[in-house]
Amino acid sequence: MTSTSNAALPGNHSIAFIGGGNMARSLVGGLIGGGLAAQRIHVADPGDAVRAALEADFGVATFADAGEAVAAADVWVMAVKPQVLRGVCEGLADTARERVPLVVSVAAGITTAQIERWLGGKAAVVRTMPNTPSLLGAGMTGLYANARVDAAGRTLAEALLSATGRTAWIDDEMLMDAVTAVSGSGPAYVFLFAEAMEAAAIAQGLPADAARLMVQQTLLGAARMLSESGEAPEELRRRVTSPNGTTQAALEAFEAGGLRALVADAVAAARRRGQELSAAND
Ligand SMILES: NC(=O)C1=CN([C@@H]2O[C@H](COP(=O)(O)OP(=O)(O)OC[C@H]3O[C@@H](n4cnc5c(N)ncnc54)[C@H](O)[C@@H]3O)[C@@H](O)[C@H]2O)C=CC1
Ligand SMILES: O=C(O)[C@@H]1CCC=N1
Repeated sequence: MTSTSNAALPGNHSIAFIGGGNMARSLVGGLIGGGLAAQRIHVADPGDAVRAALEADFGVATFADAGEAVAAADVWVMAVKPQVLRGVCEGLADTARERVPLVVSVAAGITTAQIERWLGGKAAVVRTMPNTPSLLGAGMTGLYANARVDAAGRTLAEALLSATGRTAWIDDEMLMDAVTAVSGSGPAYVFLFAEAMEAAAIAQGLPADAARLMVQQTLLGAARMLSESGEAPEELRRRVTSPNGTTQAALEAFEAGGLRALVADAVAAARRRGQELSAAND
């Protein structure tokens, strides 16, 4: 595995996004924030309001029809739900056979072999799994490239996703569902924990606004220590935990409740769901 932070987008490529929802918006915002000219980005989405908002916010050209959006683009970013990706690809297969594009997919569960087949069998496909903190430039994306992707294609895909945060290449595609289960879905696990902590704070009598601020700032501070201190989570935890103190009492309750096994079960369930999405949408 290699991991990087932001890099400029190399070359003079035109990029078409198919699907203009949450993930496309964070990638478009990251690319434009990183200096990419809006004229080099086209977005296809059937939603009138989605298209109007993308045009107003980023100055990109938008299209109701995916075929029009990809007409001048050599990089196609597939940012639709897994359930509609097959239909989208099959609608673009004739174009993909004529002018083989670099395809970058963010769809959970869908394999490079499926996308290659649906596009007519020749496409170079990079399967990626970003997450919503991409919106803030604090995203995490795992990437896997099929055998048709050359070194320039890998560099380009990595630069594209680096516009929204950190990236890590994965060598075994089977592990992409595990990436989805850890960093793709992971922000939701943290938000659930935040909800539970807020509810617990209110149950202990704290005012709701104070409870929210305490939880937000505690998670932010802890996340910054995790990422900036260079120390393992075990060590950071040990330093908060005075012998026989308050933290120890709380941690014993978490361990007694089986928190570690519960997290392992949750991640395994997300991975299984990724595998099911692949089979169900083939
Ligand atoms: N939301 C998340 O945290 C993450 C989502 N993903 C993946 O990103 C993909 C997109 O998810 P979101 O952006 O969250 O969904 P979203 O629902 O916000 O966006 C999907 C967009 O696709 C559009 N669309 C539907 N049919 C279309 C078609 N035929 N042609 C063009 N556009 C079409 C919809 O109008 C919608 O705006 C999914 O495959 C998901 O698995 C990946 C990583 C994280
Ligand atoms: O829940 C999902 O299926 C998508 C993939 C990762 C995050 N959201």
